[in-house]
Amino acid sequence: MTLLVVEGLNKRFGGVTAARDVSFSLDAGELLAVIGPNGAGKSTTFGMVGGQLRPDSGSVSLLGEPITGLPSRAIWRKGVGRTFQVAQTFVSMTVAENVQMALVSHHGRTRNLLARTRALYRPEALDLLDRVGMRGDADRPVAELAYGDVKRVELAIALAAAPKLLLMDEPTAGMAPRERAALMALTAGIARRDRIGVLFTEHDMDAVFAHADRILVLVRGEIIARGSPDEVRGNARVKQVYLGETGSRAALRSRRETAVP
Ligand SMILES: Nc1ncnc2c1ncn2[C@@H]1O[C@H](COP(=O)(O)OP(=O)(O)OP(=O)(O)O)[C@@H](O)[C@H]1O
Repeated sequence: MTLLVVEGLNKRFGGVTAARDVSFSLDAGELLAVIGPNGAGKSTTFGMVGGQLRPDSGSVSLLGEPITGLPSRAIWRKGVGRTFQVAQTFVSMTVAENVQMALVSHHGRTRNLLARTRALYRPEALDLLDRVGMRGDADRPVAELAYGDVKRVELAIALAAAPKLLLMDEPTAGMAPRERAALMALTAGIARRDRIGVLFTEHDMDAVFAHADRILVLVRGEIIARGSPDEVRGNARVKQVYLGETGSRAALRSRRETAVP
């Protein structure tokens, strides 16, 4: 089933073309990675899908319904969740309370009294925490958690809204390599089982090539390649303008590391 259809999105900021004729689609249960160098237009594309940015032209539809230019809250209500480069949680609250707040919000209740929130949706929150492997930490304040665990809680918060589509902006930013692999594997497992479409940006190519079903490569606002991880890895233009560059940076880094005693 086609979940998301993006057609001919364009966005300019003054003299800069941040997105030019960006078109793609995404199925339920599919993981689509958007990669590209800094300034390629990844965040701009996300913003236009999630409603943070209004496109100059083009359209976005979710399950056949146009959502182009709707405010982000309306798009969230239609089933588009989002996680951010820096995890968005309430650090003074416990893990469970953070997820309960998200459930309260999803069910359209006002987040008025914290005391009431503490009693609401606790079993549902514990179930969600179970799914991300954090049930044992339910009553710890988020402030005490390692960053990788905060990201798991953020995933549970996003799942509380029962999303059809998850937009994940660099989900593994700031994490150690082992934690990154674990978070991506967890996300991919949940998405495939629950038929949630995931659109994600990522600078960690290991995470992208291990978990994306398909990859879009953006350079200066334009899609220069698209396809399966193998197709994109073997694409000469991608190697030349992006992966080659990343590879040589990585090689430089490892040379520097060997040079330092
Ligand atoms: N609000 C804005 N005002 C002006 N220019 C912007 C704005 N947002 C983005 N741009 C420009 O649009 C281009 C695309 O930026 P965008 O943030 O979408 O790239 P990106 O691929 O997400 O980059 P990064 O990997 O660094 O996050 C860049 O040249 C950027 O400077």
